[in-house]
Amino acid sequence: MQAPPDENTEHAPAGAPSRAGAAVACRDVSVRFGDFRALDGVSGTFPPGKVHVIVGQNGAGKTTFARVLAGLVEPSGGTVRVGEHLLTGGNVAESRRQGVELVHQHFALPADFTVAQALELFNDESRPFGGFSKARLHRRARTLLERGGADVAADAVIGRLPIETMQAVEIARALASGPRVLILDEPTAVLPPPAMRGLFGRLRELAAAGLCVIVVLHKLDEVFAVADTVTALRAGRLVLEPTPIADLSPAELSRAIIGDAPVKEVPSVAEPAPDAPAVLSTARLTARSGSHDAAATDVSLEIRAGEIVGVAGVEGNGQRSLVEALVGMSPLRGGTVSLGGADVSNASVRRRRDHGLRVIPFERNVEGVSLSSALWENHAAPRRAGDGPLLNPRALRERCREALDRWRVAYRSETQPAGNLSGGNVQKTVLAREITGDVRLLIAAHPTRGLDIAAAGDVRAALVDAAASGAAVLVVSADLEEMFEVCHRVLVMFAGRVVAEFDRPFDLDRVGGAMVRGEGA
Ligand SMILES: Nc1ncnc2c1ncn2[C@@H]1O[C@H](COP(=O)(O)OP(=O)(O)OP(=O)(O)O)[C@@H](O)[C@H]1O
Repeated sequence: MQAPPDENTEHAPAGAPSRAGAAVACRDVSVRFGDFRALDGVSGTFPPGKVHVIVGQNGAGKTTFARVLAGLVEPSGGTVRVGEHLLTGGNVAESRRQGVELVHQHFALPADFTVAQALELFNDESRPFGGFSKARLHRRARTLLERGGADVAADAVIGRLPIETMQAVEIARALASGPRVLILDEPTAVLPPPAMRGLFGRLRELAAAGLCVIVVLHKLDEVFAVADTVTALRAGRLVLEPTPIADLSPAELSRAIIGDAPVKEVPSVAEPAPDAPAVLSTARLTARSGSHDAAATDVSLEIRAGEIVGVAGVEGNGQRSLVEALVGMSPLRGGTVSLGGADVSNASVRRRRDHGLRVIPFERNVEGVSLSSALWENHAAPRRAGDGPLLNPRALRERCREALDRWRVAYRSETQPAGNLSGGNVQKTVLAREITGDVRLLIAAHPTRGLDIAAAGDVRAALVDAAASGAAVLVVSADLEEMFEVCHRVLVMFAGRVVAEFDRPFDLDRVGGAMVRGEGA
């Protein structure tokens, strides 16, 4: 399938694949995990030259479906054809040979490799004796990056790249072998809006060049922006076969995704009481910089009980560094933090939690949960004020079940490991644990990322409810419209500093301008 290795021969041209795209045809595909059916008799044909979007609630089976096509999950029944070829199933090498490439929800390139090294990891060409020279690796990487539309140097380190560039490198990696079918699992979950428009443009170009592009998405406006056809799954079953987007209204699509599940109205945001006390205040807080984030510098802010304050900014401008300093995950380099009037500048995370701090972290799979631990253990992990010295496991399990049910988490038993849940449901378990009655300060980083429309509505309503019950809330989000819906004020961070502050009614252009220019004109 590959050209013979030669100094002047590279892989199939990625932007214009040498192989024609192929249709993917599934018949009655089922997947079981134990006695649970993650997919149940799914059929559909996805012709080449189009962008096919797969939608469905958290846990509907979208990722499982993508993984079946990529050979990462073996179906328990049914067939998948790529072009004329019938896949044997559960064989990654075979799927790749047939030209199926998957860009995962969580990026797979090693963070401490350079771009050229990372791309080389997935190079199927046989190496000349003695391997490749660095110059040749870089030359090959540059070709792949150019063809994949990724604007980045071959010697840049993966872990230091902005998220959209990391994704562009992942796509360049997937395109390197000249695939016929390109699958992207929730590619927009991590992207700021301008990068999303670039991604959609790229996907449309690839479809126009003949590829069969299959994309998992959640947000309706994104679906309408990029799809040729839409397919909906619900609880593992096909509820909308591949249907031209032109034949669907937003209401029909929303019904296909969530069925009769109620979408909570976000309550209107009430003004905090005039004499509401400050819950969080910082004075000239200066933090450490993260691996790809500016250090929060000289940040002085105050959030009162009942107030929701948003932190906007292009990713990497200090938001993460600020949150880590507020939570106590990284020590301050200067300034102070106080919580409910108590100075917690040097306090541990645990002590800050005792003051009523709750956190929805940036990386839910790393900082939010232990994927190998049972759901009830994750739920019980942070002890609460009022928990006695001896905790009764049965009571803890019940507390966990109640919280998960309230958040409509799709789980089978509170004893299952968190790692068995779908991505959106992992996020919901963190929300179920952190957004509780005893919260005084809630710090929520991208709280609706990866959530379906019903769950995202639940979260927005819960943020507003938490404030209405007297909590102070800090929201970091790339989704300005979401922030405008729930926040009283929005701060903009640029190069680590708060450079602008806006009140309701918000003006998208002014906030967006401050994010890009670093000044609040
Ligand atoms: N390895 C596994 N073991 C057991 N159950 C699993 C496993 N992988 C997935 N599941 C279950 O299969 C169901 C479908 O999961 P999947 O990840 O495909 O959902 P999804 O539609 O992609 O959801 P999300 O929008 O939250 O990413 C979920 O209920 C999940 O808990």
